[in-house]
Amino acid sequence: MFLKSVEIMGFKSFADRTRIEFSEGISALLGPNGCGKSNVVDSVKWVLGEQSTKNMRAEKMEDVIFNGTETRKALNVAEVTLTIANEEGILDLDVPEVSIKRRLFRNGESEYLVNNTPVKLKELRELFFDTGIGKSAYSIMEQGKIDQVLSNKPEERRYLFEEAAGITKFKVRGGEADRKLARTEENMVQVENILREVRRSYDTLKKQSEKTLEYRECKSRIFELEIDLQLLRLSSLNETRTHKTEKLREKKELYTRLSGEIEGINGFLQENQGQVTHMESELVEFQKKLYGMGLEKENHENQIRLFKEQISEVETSISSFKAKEKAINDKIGQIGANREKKVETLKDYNDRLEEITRNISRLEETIAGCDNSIKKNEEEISGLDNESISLESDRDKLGEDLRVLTDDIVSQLDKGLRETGFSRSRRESLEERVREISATSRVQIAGRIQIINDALRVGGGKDLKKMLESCVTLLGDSRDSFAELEKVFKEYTDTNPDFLDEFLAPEGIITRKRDIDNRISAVLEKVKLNRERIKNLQNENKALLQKIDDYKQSLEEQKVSVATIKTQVDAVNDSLKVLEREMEEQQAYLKDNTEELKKEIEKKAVLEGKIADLEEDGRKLEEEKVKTKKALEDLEKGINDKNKKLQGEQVELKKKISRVNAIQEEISRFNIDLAQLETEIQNLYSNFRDKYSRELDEYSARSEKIEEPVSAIKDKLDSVKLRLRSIGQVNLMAPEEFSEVKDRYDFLNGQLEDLKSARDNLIEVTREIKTESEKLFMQAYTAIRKEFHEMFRRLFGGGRAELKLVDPDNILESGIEIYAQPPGKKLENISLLSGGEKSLTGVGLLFATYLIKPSPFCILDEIDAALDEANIQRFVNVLVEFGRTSQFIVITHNKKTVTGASTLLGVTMQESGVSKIISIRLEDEVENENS
Ligand SMILES: Nc1ncnc2c1ncn2[C@@H]1O[C@H](COP(=O)(O)OP(=O)(O)OP(=O)(O)O)[C@@H](O)[C@H]1O
Repeated sequence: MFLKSVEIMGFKSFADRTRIEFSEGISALLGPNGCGKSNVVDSVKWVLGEQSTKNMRAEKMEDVIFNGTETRKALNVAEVTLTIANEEGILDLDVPEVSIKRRLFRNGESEYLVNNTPVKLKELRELFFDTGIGKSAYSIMEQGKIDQVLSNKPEERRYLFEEAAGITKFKVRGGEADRKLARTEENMVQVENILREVRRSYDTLKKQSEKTLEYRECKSRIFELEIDLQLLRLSSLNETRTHKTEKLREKKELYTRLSGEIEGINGFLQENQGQVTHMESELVEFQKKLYGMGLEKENHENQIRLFKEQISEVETSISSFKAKEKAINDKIGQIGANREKKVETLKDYNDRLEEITRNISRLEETIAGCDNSIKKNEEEISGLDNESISLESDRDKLGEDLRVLTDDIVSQLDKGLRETGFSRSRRESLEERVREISATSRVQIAGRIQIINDALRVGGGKDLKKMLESCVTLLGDSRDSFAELEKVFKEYTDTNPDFLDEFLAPEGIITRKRDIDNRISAVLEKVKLNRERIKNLQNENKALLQKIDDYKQSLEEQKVSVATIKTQVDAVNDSLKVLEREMEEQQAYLKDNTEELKKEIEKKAVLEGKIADLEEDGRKLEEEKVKTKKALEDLEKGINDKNKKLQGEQVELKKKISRVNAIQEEISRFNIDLAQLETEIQNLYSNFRDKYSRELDEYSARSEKIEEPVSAIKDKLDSVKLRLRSIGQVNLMAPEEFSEVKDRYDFLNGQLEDLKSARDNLIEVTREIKTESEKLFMQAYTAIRKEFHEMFRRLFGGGRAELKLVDPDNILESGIEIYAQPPGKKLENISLLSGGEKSLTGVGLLFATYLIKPSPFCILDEIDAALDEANIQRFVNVLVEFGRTSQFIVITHNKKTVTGASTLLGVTMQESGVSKIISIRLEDEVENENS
C-alpha cells in the first residue's frame, strides 16, 4: 500500500475535516452524482501541486475553498493532507511515512509542508519525479482523460512514456540546462561586444602610458640628481659653518678666559690698594689704643683700693648677725624639746584611748554573740517542743494501731486453733512424755558409761565378757527408748498448727505487730532525747545571761576611763598650742636675722667680685697692650710688602688688555662669516621648497649614498634633460587610465573564459542528458509497445494494436502515433474508433504502462463510463489482476466494477452541499442490490 489516507478540510464540498483511509488492493469510491467523489480526486491532485485552475475545474484557485451553502458560511482556508507510506523508499526521504500538506487562504496566501516542514513547490515536484505520481503523471486518470490520451496530438501523449521511462527529471534538468546555455551564450555575446570596445582604448592607452612612464622616469631622475646637487651644496655649507662655529667658540673661550684674568688682576689691585689704605688707618688706631690703655690701668688700681675698704666694714656687720643667730637657735631648741615631750604624752593617751575603744567594741560584740546564742537556743527549744508534741501524737496513733492489731491477732489465733483442732492438754502431755523418755535415756546411758569405765578399770576375765554383753543388752534398750522418743517428739511437733507459719511469715500479722512495736519504741526514745536536749539548752542560756551581766559592768568601767583620758588630752593640746606660738615667734626672728646676714654676705661677695673683675681686666689690658704693640710692628711691615707687589701686577694687566682687544676683533669677523653662511643655507632650503614644494631634509638620508663628485652629477643631469626634451608632449594620466582599462579588459577576458567553459559544460551536460534520456525513452517505449499490443488483445478479446514514433530521428521530440485494430476490423487510426473503443484502447495503453513502470497508487475516475457490459468484464478482470500488486482507487457508477473492489467507500451529502465519507460493507451493498 502506498496511499494511506487523505484528510480534507474546507476544500470544495468538504467543509468539515474529513479523513479518508485507503486500504490495499482496489477501493471503490461510490456515491450519487454531485456528491463530491471527483472533489476527492481534485484534493489529491491539488495537494500534489496542481497549479492549473482548469484542471481543478475552477475559474480561480480560491474557488477550491468551500464557498458555503444556504445554511453554512463560506470558509477562509482549504487544507488537504496526504499521508503516504514510504517503507520501500520510493520517495527520496529517509522516513517510513511522508505527510504532504497544502493550505490556501482566501487572501491568496498558500503553503506546502512535507512532514510539517514548509517546502517550495519546486522541491515538492522534484520529490515525485519519475514515481508515476504527480500532477501530469498517469497515477490519476480522470473522467474523459483516458479518451484524451488518444484524442490528443501524438506529441502530447509523450508524457505517459516519459514518466514510465523515468526521464521526467532529465527533461526538466535538460530544459534547465538549455535555458542556462541560452543565457550563457547571450552573456558571451554581450561580453564580447564590450571587450571589443575596451580593446581599442586599451591599445591607445598602452602606448601613451609607456611614453608617460619614460617621461616620468626622466623627471624623477632629474629630480634625484638635483636633490643630490643641493644636498652636496648643503653639506659643504654645513661643514664650513661647523668649522667656523668651532673657531668662534675657541676664540670666545679665549676671550672669556683673558677677560676673567684681567678682571682677576683688577680685583686683586683694587683689593690690595684698599688693604694698604685700611692697614694705614689701622696703624693710627693701634697707636691711639696704646695710649688709652695706660690711662685705664691707673683707674683700675684706684677702684680696687676703695672696694677693699668697704669689704672690711661688711665683715664686722656679718660677725654681729651670726652671734644673734646662735642665741635664737638655742631658744628654738628648748621649745622643740618641750613640744616633743607633750606630743609623746598625747600619743600615750591616744594609744590608751584606742585600746579602751577596742575593748568596748569587743565587749559589745561578745554581748551581742551571747544574745544570738540565747536566741538560737530558744528557737531550738521551741522546735524540739513542737517535735515532741508531734511525736506524742504519733505514739498515740501507733498505740491505737497496736491495740487494733492485737485484737485482730487474738481473734485470728482463736479462729485458727479452733479450725485446726489444736488441743493444749494433748500438746502438754506429749511434751511431758518427751521430757520423761529423754530423762530415762540419760539415766540409762549414764549407767552404761559407768559399767564400761568399771570394766576398763578392773580389766579381763569372764566378768568383762558378761559386762560387755550386759552393755549390749542395755544399749539395745536405749536404742528402743530413742525410737520411742523420736515417735513421741514427732507426735508433739504435729500438734503445732499450720496457720502459725502464716502468722510468723515476714509479711504476716505478727511481723506487722513487731514493726509497730519498734516504731513506738523509736518515738519514745526520740521524745526522751528531746527532753534531755531542752534541759541542756536551758542551762546554757542561764549561763549566757550571767556572762552578759558581767560584760556590761566591764563596759561601763571602760567608758568612764575614756572620758577621763579625753580631758587629759585636751589639757596637753592647749600646752602644745602655746609652745607652737612661741616657736613661730622665734623662727620669725631667726628668718629676719638670716636675711640680714645673707645680705651682708652677698654685699661682700659683690665687692670681692668687683675687685676680681678689675684685676682680671687689668691683666687682660696688659696682655692686649703687648699684642697691640706686636700688631703695630707687623702692620708696618705688611704695608711695605703690599706696595711692592701692586707695582708688578699693574705691568701684567696692561699686556693682557692689548691681547683681549685683538681677539675681540677676530670674534666679530667670525660672526659676520657665520651669518652669511646661515643666510646661504636658509636660501638653499627655501629655494628647494619653492621649486619642489617639499622639504630638503626629507631627502637627507640620500646624502650618505652620494658617491660621485658634483661635476659628474652635473654631467648626468645635462644628459637626462636632453633625453626628456626628446620625448616631447605626453598624456600625464595615461598610465593610470591604462591601468583602469587593463583591469576592466582582464576582468572581461576572465568572464568570457568562464562563460566559454560554462557553455562547454552545459553542452556536455545537455548531450549526456539527451543520450541518457533517448536510451531510457526507447527502452520504455519498446517495452510499452510490446505490452500494449498484448493488453489490447486481452481487453478487446483479439485484434491488434501498434505504436509508432512519428519522427524516429528525433526521439526526444517525436510524437507517438497509436494504431488500433479491434477484432474483425481494419487497422486504422484511433480517431476513427468509437467512444467505448477509444476508452478501452486508452485503458490498454494505461495498463501496458503500469506493466513497465507501475505507479505506487492509481486513481481512476469513471474511466469505465463508456464501456459496455462485455468490455467492462474484461476491464474488471485486468483491474483485479493489477489490484493484487498495486493500489487502485476507483470512482465508478458501474456495479461490475464495484464487484471487483475489495473495499467500498461512500460519499454522501446528508447535509445539502456538504460532502461526507461513509464506509460501506460489501455484503450490505450486494444484499441491497439483490433486494
Ligand atoms: N468551492 C466549493 N464549495 C462548495 N461546494 C463546491 C465547491 N466546488 C464544487 N462544489 C460542489 O461539489 C459538487 C461537485 O462534486 P463532484 O464533481 O466531486 O461530484 P461527483 O460525485 O464527482 O459527481 P459525478 O458523479 O456527477 O461526477 C457540486 O455540487 C459543487 O457545487
